[in-house]
Amino acid sequence: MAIAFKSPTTSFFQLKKNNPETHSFLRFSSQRFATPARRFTPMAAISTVPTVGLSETFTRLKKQGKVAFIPYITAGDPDLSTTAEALKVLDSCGSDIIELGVPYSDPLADGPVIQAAATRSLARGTNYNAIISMLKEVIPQLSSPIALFSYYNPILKRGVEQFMSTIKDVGVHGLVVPDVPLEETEILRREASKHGIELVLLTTPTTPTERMKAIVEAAEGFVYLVSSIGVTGARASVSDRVQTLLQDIKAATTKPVAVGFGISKPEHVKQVVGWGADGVIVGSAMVKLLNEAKSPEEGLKELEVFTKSLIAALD
Ligand SMILES: O=P(O)(O)OC[C@@H](O)[C@@H](O)c1c[nH]c2ccccc12
Repeated sequence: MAIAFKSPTTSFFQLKKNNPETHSFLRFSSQRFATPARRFTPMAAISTVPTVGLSETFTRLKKQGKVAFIPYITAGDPDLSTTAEALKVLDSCGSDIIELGVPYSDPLADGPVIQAAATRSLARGTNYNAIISMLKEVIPQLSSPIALFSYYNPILKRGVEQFMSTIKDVGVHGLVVPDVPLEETEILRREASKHGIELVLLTTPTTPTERMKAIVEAAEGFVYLVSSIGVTGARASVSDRVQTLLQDIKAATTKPVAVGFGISKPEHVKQVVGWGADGVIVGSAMVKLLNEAKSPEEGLKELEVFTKSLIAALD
């Protein structure tokens, strides 16, 4: 059933009521992220170039006349060891920023693909502490900054300050929280900036202009332009309204603007780049591929090929 939901920093998403079964998976077991078969080796010692934040990444790309590629995957799907490997694959293929989703039982802004990924991840026992331990080990091996994606509830559960301090300690650079209205982002913004975390804010096609201006004014790292109303998920085409929306946002700010929602093919990437986006975000298509692969290893191989095909479309 679709319900109208007063969205975060934005206006309205058309949201699907989440499957109540997902709630039963909110079990915070103590399962560790590393499965014996695929334990990844501690490699902090071979740490690559120190990563810079989201805004600095966009500044560098702009100087090079490039657009940022920003993949999204859900942590713990199919398992945290594979997530760790997937982060490395996405990084080495040339992604510029990686958005990593913290699985949540009631992911209101997500379509079926990411909802199911979160459900599977929680059912496996993925929890916040295990995600943090995984990131602590993997981030030093990455050259692209991580933007953590989380609904507000898991953040509140930890305490906003504690949450920011922990993610900062493990090297996260940015944060995307889709379900906090602009008016209520004050605490998040204060704590994020205290810890040097860039808080990305979202605007949608139904966000009134004045509100969009307030959102872009407060956004850090980049402005997330949600390309269409509704929930996340691959779509046949990207609405050409995005072109006008991009122009409107760019008239209001010099901050970089990345477009997400429904982008799943090289053609979509080309289109959005042609309309002047500074970044392109692809989520559900990545998550689907990892889930449908015959094995995690196959999934990682397919992820590499797919990511390269999308990055090639940026030029
Ligand atoms: O899955 P898509 O349609 O490619 O959209 C990007 C998206 O996955 C990622 O940014 C995201 C995942 N869940 C969200 C919820 C709200 C806004 C954004 C997101």
